[in-house]
This record gives sequence, structure tokens and C-alpha cells, in this order.
Amino acid sequence: MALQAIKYQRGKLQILDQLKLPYQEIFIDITSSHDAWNAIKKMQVRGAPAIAIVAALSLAVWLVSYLREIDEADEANEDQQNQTRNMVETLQQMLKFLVSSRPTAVNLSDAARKLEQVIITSSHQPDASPRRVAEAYIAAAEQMLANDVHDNESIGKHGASWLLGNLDSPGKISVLTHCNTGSLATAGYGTALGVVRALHAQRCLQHCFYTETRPYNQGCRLTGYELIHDQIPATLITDSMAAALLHLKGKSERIAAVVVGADRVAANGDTANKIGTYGLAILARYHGVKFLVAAPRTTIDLETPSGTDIVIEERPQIEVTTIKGPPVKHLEPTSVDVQVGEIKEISIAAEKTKAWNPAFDVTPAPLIDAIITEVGVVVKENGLFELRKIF
Ligand SMILES: CSC[C@H]1O[C@H](OP(=O)(O)O)[C@H](O)[C@@H]1O
Repeated sequence: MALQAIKYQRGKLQILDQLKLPYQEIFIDITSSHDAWNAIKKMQVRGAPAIAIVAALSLAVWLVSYLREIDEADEANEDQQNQTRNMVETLQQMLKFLVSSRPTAVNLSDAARKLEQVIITSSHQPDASPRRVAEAYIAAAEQMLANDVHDNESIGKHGASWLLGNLDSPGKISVLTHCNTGSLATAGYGTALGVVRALHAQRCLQHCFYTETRPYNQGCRLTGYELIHDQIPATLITDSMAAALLHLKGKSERIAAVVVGADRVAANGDTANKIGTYGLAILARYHGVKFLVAAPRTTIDLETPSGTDIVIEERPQIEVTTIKGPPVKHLEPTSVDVQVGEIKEISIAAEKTKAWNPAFDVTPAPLIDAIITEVGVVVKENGLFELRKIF
């Protein structure tokens, strides 16, 4: 069964607490915008598409509980117009609050903008009411969840096809990927990891190399977890091994491309992605390996002209100076049960260490060979990405 970071049914939302992976699979309930904000901020759920979907669905769950409380009498109340306006304003404030949780990924603000448009449009209908506004919102949020998996499967298909169509020699290929862009970063299947899954499904993947992706370790903790779960041939490398891998094993392992995800693609194609991505793009160019960005159009921000305009999130120093270790297990002498303790935060730096912790960097468009989307692969024309053409 495919891995799921998000479990949703109308009125109930749960997320897999990714701070506890790969040691513990623990789902936590999200019942409000505050629950979602905290989970996104702490990175219990992460990944540009996933945080947008969890944010959107958190309000859908809250609205279902709200609708249960509105009884018929309220709905008959003559000041429906006022109540509808209050509903719209409440949802607008909640969406704005959710967008404040993390600044770099555009999917969250893109989803909030689209959902705000839905509630405003529904509030202008002749039969407008709080219930109708709520129902319109819930339907739109649920559609975002359904769209994401479909978009990721299309990204995988387009990416695999483009790679196999641009090979120096026929045969299976290997790829190097960074961070986690799979089912744990989306509603399912993944973006860059979706390309890996598609190549594997077509029996065209020789091997997937993936970086540990310090300091949150999305690679060794999450991508490894997914690839091993799917039984995809893969090898973990430290971030510092990427150059040696391409230099010493690039040809023998038929590494055809570095394939990464994205948090925000600016109008000119400059791409913000997990810290370390920019360095991989330079290595790929130096070693004559394709560098591909895989992302749905919800990650492309035509309102941001270039990478210099993208806000890069800086996270707490402690995420650099500690690592999360497996929980301490207590074996009770009188019982065979194993009591699993809390995930351990282990210091790996000297006391009073000062650390810089930008969560993302920006890869300039000239270093990107192609941008893989759900509607096809975009390459540069006269040295420039024309991203408006795919909308
Ligand atoms: C399809 S996920 C896109 C993107 O999100 C990740 O960042 P984070 O783990 O901090 O949310 C990473 O940059 C992925 O490439």
C-alpha cells in the first residue's frame, strides 16, 4: 500500500508526524487552523504541496464541525447577509494566518488565494448563506487533495519520458535526488520522487541515489523510508559525497540527471528548493548531467519575477546542532512488551555553537535544463523559460 502523509475524510484530518519518522508511524489529528499552523511550523508535515493541502483541509474540517452547530433556526435568521459576511471574513483571517506558517513555498499562499476566491464568489450568489459558503469551501479544498495525486502521476510520466528521450545511450538510467519530494511531501506519489517511481515502474531505473539532506534529514529519514517501502533500488549518500559520486560513479552508474523538487519557481525559472540544491545544480553542470526541477504548476509563481525576490525561511539553530535519534526503548522485566519512549534529540555540536540555518536556496534558471510539470516538460527557448505558456 502506498505511503500516506495525509489521511482525510470529510470532517476528519490526520497527518503522519514526520518528526518521528522513520522510527515511529504516528498520526495526529488536525481539527483547526491552529493545529495546522503548528504542525506546518514544526514541520510535522512538510513539503510544498502537502503543507498547502493540510492548511486547506484544516479549515474544511473546522467548517464541518461549525455546520453541525448551525441549526435550522439560525439559518432562518433574517440577517443571513450579515452572517455570510462574517463567515467570509472569518475564513479570510484563518487563511491569512495559515499562510504565515512558512514563507518560501508558494503552494500555501496560492491555495489560500484560490480558496478565498471561492468563498467570495459563493458569498455573492443570490442564495448565499454561511452554509453555502462553507460547502463551497469544503468542495474546493477536497478538490485540491484529489488534484495533487493526479498531477504528481502526470509529472512522473512526463519526467520519465523526457529523460528517456534525451539519453546519450539507450538503457536503464540512474538519478540523484535531494530532500524528500515523495508521498511524504505531497498528497501522494510525489514530484521528483514521482519521476523516480515512474522510471522504476517502466523498468528503466537502474538506481536512485539520494542525499541525507542535512539538517532536517528529509533524505535519510523520509526519502529512504519511501524508497525502501517501495523496494526501489537506492543508495543513501551524505550531502558532501555528491561531487565524488558524480565524478567517480557518474558514468559507471549511468547517472543521467539530478532531479529535485521545488518550493517556489519564479517567473524566470529561478527555483527555490531545499538548501543544497544550488550546489547540486553546479555539480550537475560541471559533470555534464541534466539538472531537472519537478513541480506542479501550483509551485510556479508568475508574480515573483526572479529568485532574488523569493523569501528564504531561516529556521532555528538547534535544528543544525542536534539530530533526532530513535526513541529509547524500555524492556519491562516482567513483560515482553516494549515501551517506546520519546524521539531523542541528540546534540552533535559544541555548547554555545552558533549555526546558520536557511531552509532553502535558489538555483538560477541558467543551471536548470528543464522544469517538469503535470502538463509537460518546459525547456528554455532562446535561453529563457517561458512559463506563462503553460497556464
Ligand atoms: C514536493 S516537496 C517540495 C519541497 O519541499 C521540501 O521542503 P521542506 O521539507 O522544508 O518542506 C523540499 O524543499 C522539497 O523539494
